[in-house]
Amino acid sequence: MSTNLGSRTGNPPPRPTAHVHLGVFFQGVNHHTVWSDPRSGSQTDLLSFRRIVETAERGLFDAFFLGEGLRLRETNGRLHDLDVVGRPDAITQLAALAAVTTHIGLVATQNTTYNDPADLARRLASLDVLSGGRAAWNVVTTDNAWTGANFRRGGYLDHADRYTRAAEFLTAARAVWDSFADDAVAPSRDSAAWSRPGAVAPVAVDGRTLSSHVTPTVPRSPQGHPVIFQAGDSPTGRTFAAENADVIFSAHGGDLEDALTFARDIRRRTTAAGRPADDVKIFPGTAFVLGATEAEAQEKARWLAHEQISDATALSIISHIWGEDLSHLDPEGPLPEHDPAPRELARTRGTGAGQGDPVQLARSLRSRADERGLSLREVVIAADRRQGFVGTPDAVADRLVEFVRSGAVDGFNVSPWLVPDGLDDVVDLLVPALQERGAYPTSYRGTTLREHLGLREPLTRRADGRTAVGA
Ligand SMILES: Cc1cc2nc3c(=O)[nH]c(=O)nc-3n(C[C@H](O)[C@H](O)[C@H](O)COP(=O)(O)O)c2cc1C
Repeated sequence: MSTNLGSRTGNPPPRPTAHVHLGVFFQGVNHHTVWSDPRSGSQTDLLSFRRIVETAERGLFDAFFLGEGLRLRETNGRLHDLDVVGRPDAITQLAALAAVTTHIGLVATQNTTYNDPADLARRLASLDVLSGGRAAWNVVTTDNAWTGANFRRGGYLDHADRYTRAAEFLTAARAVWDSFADDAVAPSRDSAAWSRPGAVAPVAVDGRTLSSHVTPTVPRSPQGHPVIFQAGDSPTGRTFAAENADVIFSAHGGDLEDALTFARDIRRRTTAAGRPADDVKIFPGTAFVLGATEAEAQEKARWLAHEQISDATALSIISHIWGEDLSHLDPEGPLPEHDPAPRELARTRGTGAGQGDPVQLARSLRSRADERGLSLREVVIAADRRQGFVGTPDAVADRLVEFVRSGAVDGFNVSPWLVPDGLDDVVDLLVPALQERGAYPTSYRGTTLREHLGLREPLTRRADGRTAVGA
């Protein structure tokens, strides 16, 4: 199997040395983070996250990244048993973590469908200034009316309009961030001086989906703008990332061929948008399960998968796919014999454990269960496993370096499924293994997130003539 991206595409050849970038990622509402362990503490206790962000910073991670889930998941009116209730707002939580860290980047997922650009641009700029230039915004459009029902304006748009609004929203936010005069950068964290307003230009953005006239209030941070991440995998979503993002957060990090295909596609779209091919950094989500031996790592992965899928969660997932209340079934028994009603399953509605055609999904689960003699719960566990790289620190380090050297990814967003110690072995064992391979730094190279990621200046502030997003 060739993994040489360059020779196939005419892009630069694989990198002889590589820096494997790492970030921590916590999903929004989900059942994969194991909170049921008594050691996990509470999801509303800052200490649970403080411990993990401090571990990540000790391990020289680039970023601590929070997903967004604005509604608890339910199937037939029943909330999911393993979802945590009361997960705090990301920007608020990251502002608190900014006070106990000095280098690590702080990434907040925020959607463009239900927010307002003047308000969100101000809150993100505030996090950026208060953290000394460490903030990033993961731009999402959020793909379901079910979340939209939370919002007064009932603001669920169709797919194309969500991306039109996202582009107009980002244009407005960037205009707000750019509107302070160049000398009106916020004073540094250690500086005792206050800064005078200087020149501020009011911003007017009149688009198809929004009209915004704003006089900004927060000056620029040392990194210019918050870094822009993007998550959305459709062709429109990928083009939006190629035109606008510094980093794309993808779901293409499990299989090297798939990751390479994705990388080629993003590089092609980025070049078509008039940007250098490597201007968008690619960070898939993943997880690591490490053990002293391969067998120990596999055993730990099996244990973890069982912790992530309780009997009730397995039945919620099956009820979601079949579109009917199947909570009376025996989790140790077989799957239902009948097919679900044909319809379309959305990614983030309900369980998130299946999208697309439920009939196909049900049939593939049934044939997997029949082939391997699996019960209902066991087949859900097998289909839902999200363990990423499983093995010894040396074996996993070799794989990560292969992904980065081949040009498939720039780094990984790692979900530590166990709180608060799920990152300890990554930092104590995997990071040194990467350092031994010359693929990981031994200190932070700067103080801002833009510097950690090796990014150029914000798109709208470049001297190469780009003044408008998407131009
Ligand atoms: C890797 C990844 C992570 C995502 N994380 C979130 C999230 O935390 N919150 C959210 O509301 N949507 C999230 N989304 C969904 C996107 O907002 C988007 O609505 C969805 O992917 C549909 O757009 P698409 O058709 O372009 O993929 C994520 C999508 C991807 C691919």
